[in-house]
This record gives sequence, structure tokens and C-alpha cells, in this order.
Amino acid sequence: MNATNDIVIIGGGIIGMAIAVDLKLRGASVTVCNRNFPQTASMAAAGMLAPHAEELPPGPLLDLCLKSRWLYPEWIRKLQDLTGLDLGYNPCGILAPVYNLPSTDVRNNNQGQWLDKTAIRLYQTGLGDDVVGGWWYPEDGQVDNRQVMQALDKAAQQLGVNVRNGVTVQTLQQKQGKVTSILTNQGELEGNTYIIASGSWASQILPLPVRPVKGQMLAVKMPEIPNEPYALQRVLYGLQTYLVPRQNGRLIIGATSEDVGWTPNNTPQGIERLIKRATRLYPDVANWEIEEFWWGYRPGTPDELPILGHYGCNNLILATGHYRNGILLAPVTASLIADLVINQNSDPLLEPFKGDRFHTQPSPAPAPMTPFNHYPVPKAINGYNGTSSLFSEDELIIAGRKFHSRLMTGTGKYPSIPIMQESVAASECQIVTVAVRRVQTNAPGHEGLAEALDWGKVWMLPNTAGCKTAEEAVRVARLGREMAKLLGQEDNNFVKLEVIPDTKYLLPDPIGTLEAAEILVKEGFAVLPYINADPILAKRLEAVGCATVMPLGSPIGSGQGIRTQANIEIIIEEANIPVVVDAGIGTPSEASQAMEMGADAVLINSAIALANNPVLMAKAMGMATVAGRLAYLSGRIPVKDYAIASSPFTGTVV
Ligand SMILES: Cc1cc2nc3c(=O)[nH]c(=O)nc-3n(C[C@H](O)[C@H](O)[C@H](O)COP(=O)(O)OP(=O)(O)OC[C@H]3O[C@@H](n4cnc5c(N)ncnc54)[C@H](O)[C@@H]3O)c2cc1C
Ligand SMILES: CC(=O)[C@@H](O)[C@H](O)COP(=O)(O)O
Repeated sequence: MNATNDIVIIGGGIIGMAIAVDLKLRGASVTVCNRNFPQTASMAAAGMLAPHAEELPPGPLLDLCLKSRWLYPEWIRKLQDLTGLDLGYNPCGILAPVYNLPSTDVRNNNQGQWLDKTAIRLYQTGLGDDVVGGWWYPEDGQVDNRQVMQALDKAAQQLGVNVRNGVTVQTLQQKQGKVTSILTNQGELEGNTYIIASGSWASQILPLPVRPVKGQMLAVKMPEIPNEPYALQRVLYGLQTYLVPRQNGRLIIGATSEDVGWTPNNTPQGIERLIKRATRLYPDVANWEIEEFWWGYRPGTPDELPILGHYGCNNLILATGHYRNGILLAPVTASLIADLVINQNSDPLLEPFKGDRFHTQPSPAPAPMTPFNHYPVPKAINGYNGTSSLFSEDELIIAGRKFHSRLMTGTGKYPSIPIMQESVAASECQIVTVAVRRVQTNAPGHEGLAEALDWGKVWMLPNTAGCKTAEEAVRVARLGREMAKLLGQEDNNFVKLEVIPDTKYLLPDPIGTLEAAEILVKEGFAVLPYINADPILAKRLEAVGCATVMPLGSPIGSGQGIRTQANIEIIIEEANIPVVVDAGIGTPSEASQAMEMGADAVLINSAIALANNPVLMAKAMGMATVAGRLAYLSGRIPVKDYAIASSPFTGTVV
């Protein structure tokens, strides 16, 4: 690929392709990398252009949708002219029947025209008996999204867009605030500007809170009656269902909305729900021939707004998270993003959709030793300094980076973010591990967590918690690296590698861990693998280039202490890299025990976060780690079978 002029778009759904065509028409050189995956939202959608029927509240999203609906006729004309294809654009209006009469207040504030029980049946015969009236939205409509996709593909081909199907982008390479290239399953590609338009999968490339929201769909065939139009001519938008009649007699019935992650496929329950709701709305549907079932993933975001515009690097642009309205939003997205790339013009319409809205300002690091209101730390121990001059030369070195503290902590399970901040400060740890997957999806208890610490003061150790396979862990590790960069740690290549298929004991998969470690080391990561206390595995991981090994004391969160002492001792004896005892530590004495055994560091999460007083426990763990290390460096006395008096027998008074 020509490194001097290319715009590289990642994702070939309606958003990526619409941007590609727009840019190409403005004279740019464009490459689209598109993985082959059939269940894209753009192919699954119903194609409604429905800002009003969706009842979007007044605000930036409604403004954006209205602008796009306004752009639609011209956009369609352009694509039709380019390709000669019919795109099924039909500004047919949308009828939204209801089963309960709305209050006068609701009626006065709705964008639609209210139709009573009789009037609505003049617009559409055959409605279910439960329908008591409804709204008429004359400016909404529909398009055949599959035909749009076909037209975009054809237009792109004719215009000379370099569409590379079957190319999966794995990671972005960044240097000094710029994306320098992308790594794909078919090698490295370079460009000048990179646009992420990978829908629900955007969070696999960057740490963005985009999640899949599964929608199941079904299509039936409206019966043909000679010389009569099909029974449905306009979209019916009912309660949790819609019927979208195409001009060729196909009736699209949608859609479920399921927060089930990447769970695939149609299910009997999903289809049953669709049929039930559709037949309540329009009973005749029950007798029509089924043509197809399908499903897809809507790219959802926490605030249900798309993510548009520059992000992190000045040559990186996002166009994702279009959730329920991406078909509608394609023309406006393409136009605004093309303006941004070609003219460097950021339209004010884009402002509310910037990706950094999910990053709260990094809060100032909690002042060390400041007692938290509810968890006072006794004054008597506040004078303790974990980086005591007594052993200030004693540094923990991991992948060339030096740390004074030998305690690593986690961020999960705390009662609140302030208590987590306070605990991290009280522990005086310098390495804090963060679960990339949970932070990136804003999982409960992890909202705003990554931004809550001052990463200028503590070193982030992104971890791959939640990954069951090597492949997942590699992907999440790459995301973690991006996350660290975006949070200001440009040179952070650390990853705590966890490959854990077992949910009961959370024991790591040794083979998967080794496989993932090999890949990640080759990609330049400093890999800190979480392992069972297996000396042979520890040596194998060292041999492939891991930065540490992290044997478990006992299962994560169990607080059972160090049950694997004998094996950890062998690991320590044999290792030429730091050994970090991770997981299961329940008390400060156990932290100290690990350090006295000669471990280079300990990682403790649950015992601190779940203590009655996490801040105080964090302090205790910090002190215990120091105490254990000092004891190890001092050299303990040998264990004897019999007592040896403390004072000599010679010269004693008889
Ligand atoms: C059931 C359902 C009904 C819907 N109905 C409507 C509707 O009526 N009206 C409306 O406006 N919107 C509707 N939507 C929403 C709309 O479909 C989406 O918002 C829109 O299609 C998003 O387009 P996209 O291009 O961002 O994502 P997608 O269409 O999902 O495309 C993303 C593309 O990126 C590719 N990709 C992902 N990761 C990578 C990678 N690492 N490397 C290379 N390529 C990658 C994927 O393979 C895919 O081709 C519906 C969605 C669903 C699921
Ligand atoms: C946060 C983290 O990395 C944990 O998975 C780790 O293994 C610590 O275990 P405990 O919670 O038992 O301290």
C-alpha cells in the first residue's frame, strides 16, 4: 500500500462503505479492510428511516438523524446514478399504532399526528383489535438496506476504492501520537489516515465501550392478489416490533433487542416473541409464508449515541456505535467524516459524539496517607514510608522498568471508586492491574475506573481477565496496550496474561497461556503470565521471553493463602525473571510469607478490596510486603529442634 496518501477504513458495513464512496468521490485514495462476517448490522437491519417513530428525544442525536433523513433522497439518487441499481428507497411514512391511549400531555409533545381508533384504520386496514389509535409520521420511511449494501459495493468498485475483503484488522500500531500502521491477518498496512468503522467489533481494536446488541429478525411473504397492492404499504411501528413492507411483497418483522454479548443465532424464544408481537399488531401475518430468519449485532454504546470524530491520535477517526439508527445515519456520517478528513473541518454537529466523552478527566491522585472519611487510618502508622531509605536501593525490575514497591494491587471488587483510590494510595503500590474487558465495556463496578487513577503516578498493568482462550487473550492484550496509551502511558507494553477457561476455580489454562505468551512476546509485549504454581511451565514461559511469572498461591479471591508453597519455592529457585505470587493471599502475614520465601513481588486484590476497611488493609498489605522483603534480605535464622538460650551459660551466677 502506498504510504503517502491512503485513507484506510476498517470495516465494510454501511458506515465504512458510505464513507469510502464519499471520500473517493472527493478524489481521495481509499482502502477498505473488511473481515468476512455475515451477521453485520448493515445486512441484518430493517432499513427504517425513523427518527420520529423511534421517538428520539430532542437533542444532538435527533438533530443528526433529521439531517441524515433530509440528505437521504439525494444520497440515494447519487448511488442509483453511479450503479444503476434500485435501492428500495421509499419515503412511505410510518404508522405507529398503540395499545393504550396516551395522555394529552404526551399527545401534545409528540412529533406525529395523532389518529384515533377509527382514523388509524383508514390509514391501514386489518390492524389488531387491541390497537386503540396511533401516530402518523409522514416524513419517516424506509430503504432496502441489503440493496444499499450492494450498491455501495458496486459504486466502490466502479470508483476504484481498494476493497480488501477477508482482511481482519488485529491492531493499530502507534508512535508519538500517530497511528503508523495496522496489523492484519494478511500482514501490515500503512496509510495516512485511519478510520474505524467496524461496528460492534470496534471494541476489539480500541478500548471503546461499544457492545453488540443482538437483534433477531424474520421475513414473511405478503400474499399476491392480482391487480391489488400488497396488504401493507407503509411501515407499522408497534410495541417492541415493527413490520416493514418491501415493494416486492417481502415483509420484514423485527426485532428483538438482546444484551447477550456475542451469543449467536436465532432462537425459538426470539422468533416466538417476534411472531406474537407481530400478530397482535397485524393478525393476518400469522398465515403468511415464512421466507427467512436472521440476526445481527447492533453496535450499542452506553449513552446510545454514535462515536464520531478524531480519537487519541490526530490521524485516527472513529465512525462507530450507530446502534439502532446506522442505516438512517449513513449519509450524514459519510458526509461529516469525509469533510473532517479532506477539509479538516469538524462540523459542530460532531461535537457531542466524540469518543473522549467516555473518558472523565483523570482525577488527581488521592494524596497518599490521607485518611478516607469512613475508613480512618490510625495516625500512628502514617509515618511509615514504604520506600524507606533503609533499602531504597532494593528495586523490583520488570522488563527494564524499576519499581520501589513490591506490592501490586487490583481495581475490582471495591465498594466504591473513592475507596479504591484511597486504598491504592495507602498501599503505596506502584503497579495496578486493570481488567481491560470490564473497563472497556463499563461493566458494573468498573464505570470510569480506568480514569479514576492518576496514571502519571502508578504503572498500569492491563490484564486479560475474562479470556478463556489464547486467541481472546491476545486480542484483549492488544486492546489493553491501546488503553494504556490513550490514558497517557505511551510506552506501556505490559500485560498480565490470564487465560482462564474454568469458572469454578478460576485456574489458568497452561497450554493456552503458553501459546498466547509466545504470540504476545513476539509482538513486543512485556508479558506477566498468571499461572498455576508449575515449575516446568514457569521455565517454559521464561524461555519464550516472558517478563515475569505469576504463580498462584491459591484460587483467585479464595483468601486461602499460600497453598502452593513447595512449588513456588522451586519456581523462585529456578527463575531468572521476577516471580510474583498472585492470587489467594488473604492476610498481611501471607503477603509477608510470600516475600520471606523470596518472591520478588505479590499481587493482591480481593483481600484488600473486600476487607471491612480496605484502606487500612491496603496499608497493612503494603507494610507486610515491605516487612517480608526486609526479612528475606536479612536472612532468617535456621530452624532448630531444641531451644537455644538467648544469653550464654558461661559466667552466670550460681
Ligand atoms: C436487527 C437490526 C435491525 C436494525 N434496524 C435498523 C433500522 O431499521 N434502521 C436503522 O437506521 N438502523 C437499523 N439497525 C442498526 C444499523 O443496522 C447499524 O447501526 C448499522 O448497520 C451499523 O453499521 P456499521 O457499518 O457501523 O456496522 P456493521 O454493519 O456491523 O459493519 C461493520 C463491519 O466491520 C467489519 N469488521 C469488524 N471488525 C473488523 C476488523 N477487525 N477488521 C476488518 N473488518 C472488521 C465487519 O465484518 C463488518 O463488515 C438495525 C440493526 C440490527 C442488528
Ligand atoms: C485482579 C487480579 O489480577 C486478580 O485476578 C488476582 O489474581 C488477584 O487475586 P486475589 O483477588 O485473590 O488477590
